[in-house]
Amino acid sequence: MNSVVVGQRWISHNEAHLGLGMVQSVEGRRMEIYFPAVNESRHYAIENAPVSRIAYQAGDHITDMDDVAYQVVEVNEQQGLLIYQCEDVDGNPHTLAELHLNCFVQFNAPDKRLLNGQLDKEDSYQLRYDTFLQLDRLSRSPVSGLLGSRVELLPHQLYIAHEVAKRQAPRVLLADEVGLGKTIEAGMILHQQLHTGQASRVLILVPDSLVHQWLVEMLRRFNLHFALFDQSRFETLSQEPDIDLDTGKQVNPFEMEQLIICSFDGLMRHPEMQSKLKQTQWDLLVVDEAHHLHWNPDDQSESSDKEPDPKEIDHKENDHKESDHNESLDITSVSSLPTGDDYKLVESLGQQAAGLLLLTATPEQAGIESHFARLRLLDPDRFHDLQAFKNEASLYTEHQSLITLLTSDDDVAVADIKPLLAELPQLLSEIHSEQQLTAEEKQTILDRLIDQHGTGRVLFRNTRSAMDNFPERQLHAYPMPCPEIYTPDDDEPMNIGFAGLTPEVELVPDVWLPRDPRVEWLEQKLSELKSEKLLVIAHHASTALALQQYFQKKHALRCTSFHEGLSLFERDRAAAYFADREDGAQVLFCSEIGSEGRNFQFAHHMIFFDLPNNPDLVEQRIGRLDRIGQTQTINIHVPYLTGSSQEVLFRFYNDGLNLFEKSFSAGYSVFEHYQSQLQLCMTELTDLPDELIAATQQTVADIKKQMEQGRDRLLELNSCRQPQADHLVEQVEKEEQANRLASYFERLLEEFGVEQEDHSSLSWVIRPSDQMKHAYFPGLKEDGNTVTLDRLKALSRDDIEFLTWEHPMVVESMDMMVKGDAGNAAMTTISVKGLKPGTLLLESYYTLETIAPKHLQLQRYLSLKPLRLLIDVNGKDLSAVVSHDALNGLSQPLKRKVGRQVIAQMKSQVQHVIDKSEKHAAKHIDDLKLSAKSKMKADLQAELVRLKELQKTNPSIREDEITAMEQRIKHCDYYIDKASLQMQGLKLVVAS
Ligand SMILES: Nc1ncnc2c1ncn2[C@@H]1O[C@H](COP(=O)(O)OP(=O)(O)OP(=O)(O)O)[C@@H](O)[C@H]1O
Repeated sequence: MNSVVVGQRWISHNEAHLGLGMVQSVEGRRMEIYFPAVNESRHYAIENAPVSRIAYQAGDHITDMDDVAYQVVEVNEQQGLLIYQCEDVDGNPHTLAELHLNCFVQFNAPDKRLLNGQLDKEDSYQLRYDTFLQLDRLSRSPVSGLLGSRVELLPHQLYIAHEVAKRQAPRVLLADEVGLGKTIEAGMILHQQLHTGQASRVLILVPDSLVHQWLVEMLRRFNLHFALFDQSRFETLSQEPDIDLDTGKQVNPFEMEQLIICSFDGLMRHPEMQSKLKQTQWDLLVVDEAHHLHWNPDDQSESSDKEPDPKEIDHKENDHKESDHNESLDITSVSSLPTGDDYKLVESLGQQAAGLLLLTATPEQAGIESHFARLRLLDPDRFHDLQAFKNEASLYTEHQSLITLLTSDDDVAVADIKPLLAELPQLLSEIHSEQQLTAEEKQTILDRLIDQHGTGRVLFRNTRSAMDNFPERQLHAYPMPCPEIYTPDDDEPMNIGFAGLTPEVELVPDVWLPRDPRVEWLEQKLSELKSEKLLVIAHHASTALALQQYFQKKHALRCTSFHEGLSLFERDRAAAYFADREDGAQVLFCSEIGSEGRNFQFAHHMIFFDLPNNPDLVEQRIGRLDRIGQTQTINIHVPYLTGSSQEVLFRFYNDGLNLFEKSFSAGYSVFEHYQSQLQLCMTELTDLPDELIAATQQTVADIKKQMEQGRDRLLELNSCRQPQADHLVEQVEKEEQANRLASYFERLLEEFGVEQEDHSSLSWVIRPSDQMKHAYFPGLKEDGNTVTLDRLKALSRDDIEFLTWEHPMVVESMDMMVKGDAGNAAMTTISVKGLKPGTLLLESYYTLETIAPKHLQLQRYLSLKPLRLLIDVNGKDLSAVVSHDALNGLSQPLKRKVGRQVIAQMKSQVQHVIDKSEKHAAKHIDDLKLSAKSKMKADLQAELVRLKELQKTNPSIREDEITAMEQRIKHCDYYIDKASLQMQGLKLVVAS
């Protein structure tokens, strides 16, 4: 490679869309190239960089920064930089340094290749043309970004993903009930945002115990390769840092990867990691299990950006661990806990990140304050006043009758609806009928109501009740006498209050294991259910561990344990051992941490060795089995000690809340309501009064009714509007086109010389071959890959890769096809009556191209559909007379050697017909730009108007969303104006 000098102009082979770059700095064996067209820089090792220097020669056409065109007359070099002596269109001389060349240029040159006789095979030519057609279809698809996930197509998930992902920098709370697929929804949103270029840097923060599961889900289901950042990786990167060539400073380790998963617990233990993280910028921040974030309205004034004091952290770290650990034991203190450092950290990172996704199945687990706290992270301007929020929340119940009417299948009289709109006069204008509302009017009013629903736009919550196909839950209760060990004569009784739920922790295992009747009962149950997998959950790690050791030793039971005392790796190993169907553990003994986020739906029996003192944790525990993918009735076994607080709480949960057999998401608020009476009975070991049970049942019934009709009904409608959701599933199925992808992909493999062997229907084994066109084919492994296009097969066979139009292998190879020059110049003969032998025709096709930042998604408006022309030597356009397919049918192959000879003889005629073709194409450019602009405006302007309209009544529309949309329209307009026609392929046709 010649010497690299600052100011030289280079292009990237892999990323042609970056335009013409400029060497920005050279340091040792590395260089930085800045690409002004997209305002991005890249660092390369000089030796093997996939870039080339651009040096024009006399005769070439070039343009300067202001788009003025010149022809090069002579080229000189000064200190490693090229100086072009050129002429403008009027023949005036100009000197243009390479530094001033236009950055908006691309380097596909089918005309040059054709004239030089570099002819491609007909198949390559057709494949290239078809690739443009496919890319055009995919980029305009309303479900673009949602095709590539290895998931069952579930309407509620697709609906949320589609709604959220189409937003610029989405900030939402994904709060579906336990096990309905929040991780999957988040993955779909990430995939869509990354695929369409809306986001490129993503940080996911998850509890320790879920790090591995997230890594695997992101990779397996969405082909997203996240890097795991734990303490040891952070420290290694900090010790061997990359140096920024510009500043000479160490590169922040969090800047070294684009997609990072980080253990939240680990992060909280490491002040330096936190401080480095706060210096980075993210397009999207995802926080799982966000209900752990504590916020106290009374310490709002504390600065979230304050650097943590390491001593304070050490101290608070213990608090944090404690509070997590004890959360369910001391629920009364949750709302009085100080705002957690974890909350402050998310607040600080969330302010810097453009988008924020918070995930929790139990948004109101610790009351409305903590729910508000999370909404506040999403949009602090909107959610700044807790009292106003509380008032607003109660307002929605007032629209119950209106919502009931609008969602009923019955006819609705205008006279009935108008009085209900008295408080919402702006919606009256939607009614045009005189007698009965039409179906459209009903829908429009409902839509507007939902749009204006304050939390509706930021909060998505699907519930089981709104879905079919969830398995039954069956409770098996086992009362047994409380043993004397828990009621010693000479000491305080251990069977009372919240402590009485787990009395065994006060004793050593050797004492309680042989005497606690739950253990003996468990022995029987395990032998009864020998052929079943069993998940046993105990609140404390010490209990889970003691049980595991006891059963392993005494019964040689195939079992393992999962608790906070294990390392991340050990926990994953335990979960995998339990999941193994053939040689795995029969029983997993799990502490409370196992009740969060993990997927154990392959088991159908679970044992509550004790009861948690928070009803949301009951739901969390059951949610390990009661989740998507569960195929059988879930058996919930609950042993409890009579004459202890366990009996009291069991009765409250079962008789009062009916918590075991039916999912009930508002359990915590009812629990909180009756907590003092309940606590009294648990402490004094008195029976729960029947009136209390009856009152609890009534409260539950009232809340359920309210949820069905009021606020939650709106929320539910917003979270999944059924007709649209079903339509999305249909659209994905339609766009998926596995058969079409199969035949297209086979041609692509052929083109790149990749070997393929049939595996089963719609599935192949593909391998590198000696005929490979390039050494590289995206994602191809040395010993081959087994791939399928069949979604069902992919869902049941983890070992097979699921290929879709959005799989990286397909996306990248299509990109290689259109960015390279393969197939862009061909020649053929036709023999048609009336066409004189020797007559020349030229088929050409163009696309409107501009070099613009990817996040603008201009491809949605600049159609990739080729503008096709068929021109004869007189410049007549025959494209309407002979279509591309018809021409194809008439074409006969021509030996390339012969083709080259013909072109050499007829070079000036060929040049002439190319020029004619260019002139014809140029006539279309204004129309194409106009159509691109009108498509863009119809889309974005309409969304802007909608946002502005909504903002008048819905304060959750943020001002920056509106500004961002206005900017986006302005930028799109600018880049469409910059667009030029790019010749993408030429086929010379000679009549014989
Ligand atoms: N569309 C889908 N296709 C196939 N499997 C799915 C789909 N959606 C969810 N699952 C599976 O269902 C289980 C639950 O999904 P997920 O973990 O996303 O739920 P969640 O709402 O995040 O659960 P939790 O509330 O426990 O955190 C997982 O095993 C997931 O892989």
